[in-house]
Amino acid sequence: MARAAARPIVVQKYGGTSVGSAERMLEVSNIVKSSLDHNRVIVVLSAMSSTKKAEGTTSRLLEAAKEVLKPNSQRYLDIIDIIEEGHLKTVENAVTKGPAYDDVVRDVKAECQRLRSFMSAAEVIDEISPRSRDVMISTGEKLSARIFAALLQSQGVEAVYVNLDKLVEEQFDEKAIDQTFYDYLTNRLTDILGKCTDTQVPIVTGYLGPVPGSILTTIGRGYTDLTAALIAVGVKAQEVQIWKEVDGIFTADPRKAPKARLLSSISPEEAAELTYYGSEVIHPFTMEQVIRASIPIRIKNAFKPEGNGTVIVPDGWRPPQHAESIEDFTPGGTRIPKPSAASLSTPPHHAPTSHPNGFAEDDEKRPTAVTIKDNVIVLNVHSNRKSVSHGFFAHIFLALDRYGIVVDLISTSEVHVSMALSPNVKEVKLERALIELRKYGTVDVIRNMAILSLVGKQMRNMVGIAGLMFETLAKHNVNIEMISQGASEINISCVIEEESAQAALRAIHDECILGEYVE
Ligand SMILES: Nc1ncnc2c1ncn2[C@@H]1O[C@H](COP(=O)(O)OP(=O)(O)O)[C@@H](O)[C@H]1O
Ligand SMILES: N[C@@H](CC(=O)OP(=O)(O)O)C(=O)O
Repeated sequence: MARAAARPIVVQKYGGTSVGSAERMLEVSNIVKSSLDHNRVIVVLSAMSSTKKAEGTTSRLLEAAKEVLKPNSQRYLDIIDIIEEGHLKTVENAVTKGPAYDDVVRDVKAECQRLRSFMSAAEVIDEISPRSRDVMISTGEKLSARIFAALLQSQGVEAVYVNLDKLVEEQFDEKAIDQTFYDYLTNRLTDILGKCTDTQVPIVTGYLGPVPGSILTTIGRGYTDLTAALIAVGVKAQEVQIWKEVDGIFTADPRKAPKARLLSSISPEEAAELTYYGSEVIHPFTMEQVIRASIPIRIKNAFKPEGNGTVIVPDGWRPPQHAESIEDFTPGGTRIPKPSAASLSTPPHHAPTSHPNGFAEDDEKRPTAVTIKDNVIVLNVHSNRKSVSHGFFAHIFLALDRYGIVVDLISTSEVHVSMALSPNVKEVKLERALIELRKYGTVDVIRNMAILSLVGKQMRNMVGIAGLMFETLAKHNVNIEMISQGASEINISCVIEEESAQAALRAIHDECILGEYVE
């Protein structure tokens, strides 16, 4: 037991598509089992998504929740039937027949029946509160984690299903969700996981309980990354691994920029900027939690486990004693030689090869990555000069706050303010906000815009990078509506028309990041 206790802990979070079918779950079980040779492993699961997230279980549950409130529609029951059928089919194809199989079939049916009763009750009272919607979506993670635990049990692994739906036991003010709340969650997770023995493998629901104000508004989709991060902090894990369907973080979205390169490592600040401005590879709240505890996050591809992935390395992070640098560090606790293709078959044992700051040595003078955020609306407000400037700004932001409108970028002069609004602004709320804003000046509304952001830690010290960025855009005839530099030293952003966004991304990527600049 003493030897087992010394094994470093790795928290592995698997996204919905990574566990979206029996075949996928079986492949993930191989990754987990090979990790157990060197680590204690805590698995965090998202709800199953057979193809993409938009068609996954969580999305179906949200659709069912909407159907509940439609008069004379029982379609929500059909959706639950489809969810139940899909999960039972996964059980049939993934779990070996025996006691674990029988138990999980019973539990899947019981969970779906609970959901039917819960939704029927909501139909009767004709109301779904944010909290009850949270309870509904929790079914997705409960089903996937329960099935995966059974699968491992049927293969002889001592897996334990851990349901976090009662994680939050105290009352918190939804307006004051801050670090105190996250520390509370971390402590609760430490208590719950502390009950598992060293030989057990906890299979944890990525749903982390009814969060004040609702998990979807307070944290948002993709919340399971945050659960994994909080667990990692609580159990002092050596690494958090986020297993997805992409090799890691690239210099640009690989679907949009064909020449995009995989980054072997990146700083949390850069990763946070990229996630916020459109490259949402991991949930933006994840970084802050693990940075505080100085735990690296590794993003890996569950479809190609042999890859090294991208490591988000906290500032000031020092490799554990056994490793002299990030190149030597692997969570297995042993120093391993540079991998050959054959040795890469044990997934968590890999050795990143580039510089820990995210740049290969000869790329130090280049930005790290470029990203695009679509569906942006720009508001230009010109003051009518009936109030002094501080009053002008105060009125503008109070009006936006009243309607829950989030501003992503801002650029100002004393009597003028341009704001790029975060996507998915509700039209009704925008209309109401505009009525108020027009009291303070004339307002232009420009739709179908995109934010283009060039991100890089080294940009703090780079002279001429903004010049190069805007010159490149000019050369490609991209019209710039608004520029913002300085709020974050590691990000230069501008707003452009959505229809030129892809071409602009490619041009900036190839010329400013890869250095393929031509006069
Ligand atoms: N810089 C980037 N590096 C890697 N992926 C990126 C980047 N920017 C955007 N993406 C996109 O983010 C997605 C994240 O992967 P995936 O796991 O498929 O998403 P989801 O969690 O939404 O199901 C990929 O499809 C990828 O195209
Ligand atoms: N299942 C949830 C939470 C989540 O984290 O998803 P994923 O791991 O697939 O990003 C969602 O669809 O939002």
